Amino acid sequence: MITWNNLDTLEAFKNLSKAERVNIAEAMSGENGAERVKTYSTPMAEGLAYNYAAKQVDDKLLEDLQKLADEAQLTEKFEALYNGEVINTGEKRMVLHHLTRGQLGEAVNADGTDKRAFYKEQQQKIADFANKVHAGEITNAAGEKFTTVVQIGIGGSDLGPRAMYLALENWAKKNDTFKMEAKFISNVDPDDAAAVLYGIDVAHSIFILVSKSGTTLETLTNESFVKDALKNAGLDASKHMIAVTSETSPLAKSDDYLAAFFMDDYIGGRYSSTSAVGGAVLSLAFGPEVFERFLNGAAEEDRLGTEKDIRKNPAMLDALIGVYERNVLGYPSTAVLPYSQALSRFPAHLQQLDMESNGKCVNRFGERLDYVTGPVIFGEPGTNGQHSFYQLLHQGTDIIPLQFVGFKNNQMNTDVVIQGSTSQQKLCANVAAQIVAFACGKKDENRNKNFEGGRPSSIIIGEQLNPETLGALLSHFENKVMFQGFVWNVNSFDQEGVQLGKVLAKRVLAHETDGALKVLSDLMNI
Ligand SMILES: O=P(O)(O)OC[C@H]1O[C@H](O)[C@H](O)[C@@H](O)[C@@H]1O
Repeated sequence: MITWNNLDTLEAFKNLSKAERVNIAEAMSGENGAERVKTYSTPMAEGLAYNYAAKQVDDKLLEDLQKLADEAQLTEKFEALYNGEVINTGEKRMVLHHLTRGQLGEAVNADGTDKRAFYKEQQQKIADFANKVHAGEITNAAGEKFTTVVQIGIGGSDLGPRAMYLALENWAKKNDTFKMEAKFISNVDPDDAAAVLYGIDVAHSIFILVSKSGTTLETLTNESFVKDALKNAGLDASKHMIAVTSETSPLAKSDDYLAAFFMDDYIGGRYSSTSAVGGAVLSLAFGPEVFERFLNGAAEEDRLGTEKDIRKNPAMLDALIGVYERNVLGYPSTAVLPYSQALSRFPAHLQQLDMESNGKCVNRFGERLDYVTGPVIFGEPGTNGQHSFYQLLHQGTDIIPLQFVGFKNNQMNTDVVIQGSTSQQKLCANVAAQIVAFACGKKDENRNKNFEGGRPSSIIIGEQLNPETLGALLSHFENKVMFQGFVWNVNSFDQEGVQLGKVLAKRVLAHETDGALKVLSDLMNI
C-alpha cells in the first residue's frame, strides 16, 4: 500500500536533520580520502560508475538516507509508475517513458493497445523510414537523396534530442554510422529559422515537425517559416516534411506530411528523448541501430532503479544526497559539469528535465509545501567552465554541489602530446584536480587566496561516451529527478508554471492589454 506524504512528516527526515555534518575536507584528506574514493562508488550500467566520495556523507548518513528511501517508499512508487498507475495526478495521466526502452514490470494497456508494443511499433516504423531514406528509396521530388535532417520543435521536443545528437555526432563519424547531418530550429526568433535555412541545402533536406501537443506557437510558426522557404525554392513542402506528435494532436491527421510517427500523452516532453521524439532525428542521423543501442543503455540503467539498496541504485542514491543537500544543508543550486565537449548541451537538457519537473511549491494534492524543492540547475562543459564561473564555485558565499561527468577516452581518437601529456590526459587531470580542490581547499594567510574547501561533488566516470553510455547517463538523471519528486511529494510530470506567460503573450498579440502589459507592449513595438 503506497502512501504519499510530505517530506517533513517523515520520521527518517527528522533523523536526517539531526545527523552530524560530515567534514568533507577532512574526509577527503590523506589515506581516508584515498579509501573513500575507492569505496564510495556505485556501479551503473554500461561500465559507468557513480562516485560520491566527495559528497558530505558517511556510512551513518547513508543508513539514514536508506531509511528515508524506505519510508518514502521510493522503489514501490517507481514500481507503481512503471506498472501504469496514474502518477501524473495533475493531468490524470500515466507516466510511461520507461516503456519506450524496456518492460520493467507488468504489461500496461491503454487506448486499446499494449503500450510497450505501441512504442516498439513506432520505433520500427521510424527505422523502416530511416532505412529507406538512407537507401535512396525515399527521396526528394527530383529523385535525389536527402542529406540533411532538420528538427523543428521546442522544449522537450528540442533540448533532449539536440543534446543526444551532439553527444553522438562525432562518435558516429568516427564509427562510420554517420548518415545525415542534423540541424535544429526551436526559437520563435526569426533569426533561428533563417540562420538554419541559410546554412543548408533545402532541396536535399527533410524536416521533422515535432510537437506532442501539436499546438505550440513557436513550433507552428517555425513550420510556416520553413514551408515558405520550401515554396520559395519551388519545392512541395509535403514531400520534405514528416511529423512526430501524439495521435490526438491536430497534426496527426494532416496530409501535409510525408509520414507521421507517434508518441502519446503518457510521455512528458522532457522525458521524450527515447520515444519517437528523439527516435526520428537520431535514427535518420545515425541509423536505427545506433538509436536501439542508446535505448538498450537506458533500459539497463532503468533496471538498477528498481533496487531497494541505495548503494546498488545510483539514481536513487544521487537523488537522496541531493535532497539532503537541499533540505538539510540548504544548498540552493546544482552545477552539472561534463568533462566532455560532446555533452555541451546536456546541462541545458537537464535544466528542463529537473527544473520543469521539480520546480513546484505545492504537493501532488495541491497543498503548499513548507520546504524547498528542486534546485537551480546550470552548467557548462569543463574545462571551459573553469575559466568562467568556477571562481564563485570555489570562493563564493554559496556552496553549490557539483555533478561532474568524465570519460577516460575521447570519441575521435585524435590527440596530441604537448609537454608530456595528451589533451585527454589534461582534461581528465583537471576533473580529478577540481574534485580535490573543491573538497579539501587550501589554507593561505592571504584571505583572498584562501580556499575553505568543503564543497561537495560527485562524478560519473565511464570509458567512453557512446550510444549505450549516453542512454545510461540519460536514464540516471531522469530517474534521479523522478525519485526526488517522490521524496518531495510533488508531481514531477506536469508543468502548469509555463502557462501564464503563454496566455499573456497571446493577449499582447491580440492587443487586448492594459496597465503595465500595455506599456511594455508599446515599448517592444508590438
Ligand atoms: O512538444 P510540444 O507539445 O510542442 O511542447 C513543447 C514544450 O512546450 C511546453 O510549453 C512545455 O513547457 C514543455 O514541457 C514542452 O516540452
